[in-house]
Amino acid sequence: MKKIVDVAAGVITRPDGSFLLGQRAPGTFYPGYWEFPGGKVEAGETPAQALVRELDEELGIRVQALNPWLMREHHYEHAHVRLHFFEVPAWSGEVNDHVHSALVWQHAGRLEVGPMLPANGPILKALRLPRTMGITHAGEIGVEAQLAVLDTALAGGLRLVQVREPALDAAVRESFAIEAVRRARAAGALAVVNGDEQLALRCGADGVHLPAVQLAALDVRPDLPWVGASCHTRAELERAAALELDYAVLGAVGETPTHPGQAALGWEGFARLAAGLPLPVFAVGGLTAADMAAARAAGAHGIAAIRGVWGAFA
Ligand SMILES: Nc1nc2c([nH]c(=O)n2[C@@H]2O[C@H](COP(=O)(O)OP(=O)(O)OP(=O)(O)O)[C@@H](O)[C@H]2O)c(=O)[nH]1
Repeated sequence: MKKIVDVAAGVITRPDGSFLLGQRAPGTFYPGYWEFPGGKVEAGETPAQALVRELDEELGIRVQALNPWLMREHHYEHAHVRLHFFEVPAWSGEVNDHVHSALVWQHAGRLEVGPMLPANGPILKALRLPRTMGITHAGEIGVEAQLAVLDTALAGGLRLVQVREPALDAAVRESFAIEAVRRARAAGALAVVNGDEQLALRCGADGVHLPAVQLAALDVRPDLPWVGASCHTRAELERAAALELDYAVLGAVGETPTHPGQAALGWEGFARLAAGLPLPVFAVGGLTAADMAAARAAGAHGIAAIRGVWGAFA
């Protein structure tokens, strides 16, 4: 058994969404491969403290804000690493590299450099996942009204849509899903369909979103490019991770009419349940776009909402 080495790595992000990668220098393991800046956690340090130190030593920058994001383990020939990924949206000082052969700013989904360190594939996929998920509720506001709201939000930049229509009858749900997915994809957004893998396939969606009961019943990941699940407990989150799903949605953070009477997690409860998972976790439950900063500080990838996000893209 190789010893576990804790490593802290930073997704240092500029306002245009680009993030910094460094190329490993000759004479290290995997020379020439690209990585997120960071390094080993030393005795007595938390991963967050290690990252602040490493980014100062490696890049000469001082971290001003840091959000926990994902944790992934990987077995290399030389070590078993546990990578603690943080997002670093704010720092001071000029980036001045001291250890890498090269540095580049890159955008998720259109990487111009390679290869990446083997552990980092899922990290890059997670970075392609937009931060705000709009969940449809045509069953409540009507099909035409929902399609109009969808069009406005897509025009305003919404890039992740979950079609969730438990109240519509099957034929109306089918035609609504086909139309919503078509419009989302035409705008370059990802579209997932709640609870029905076959419907997701029929309407050409990017993936399926599993309600918790379906997650509990599954043994293998559905064969679609994007698969996520609704979770309410640590056990459900761990199941989503074990099935190698692409994301989870955890709630309810606040009070929501969708689940009346359900005790709200609050941000502390959310942070505790979502900590140390290998997949991105959206916060859900009575949230609006104004909750994004609190969500990310609590370790969320972003927020999902039925009512609270559509208007933010109007
Ligand atoms: N910094 C960083 N390390 C990563 C990433 N992905 C990944 O698998 N790792 C692994 O985590 C470890 C990073 O530790 P490090 O950078 O301090 O260590 P190193 O290999 O340069 O060795 P050394 O510090 O002993 O000279 C390496 O085994 C590296 O392969 C990543 O994105 N960033």
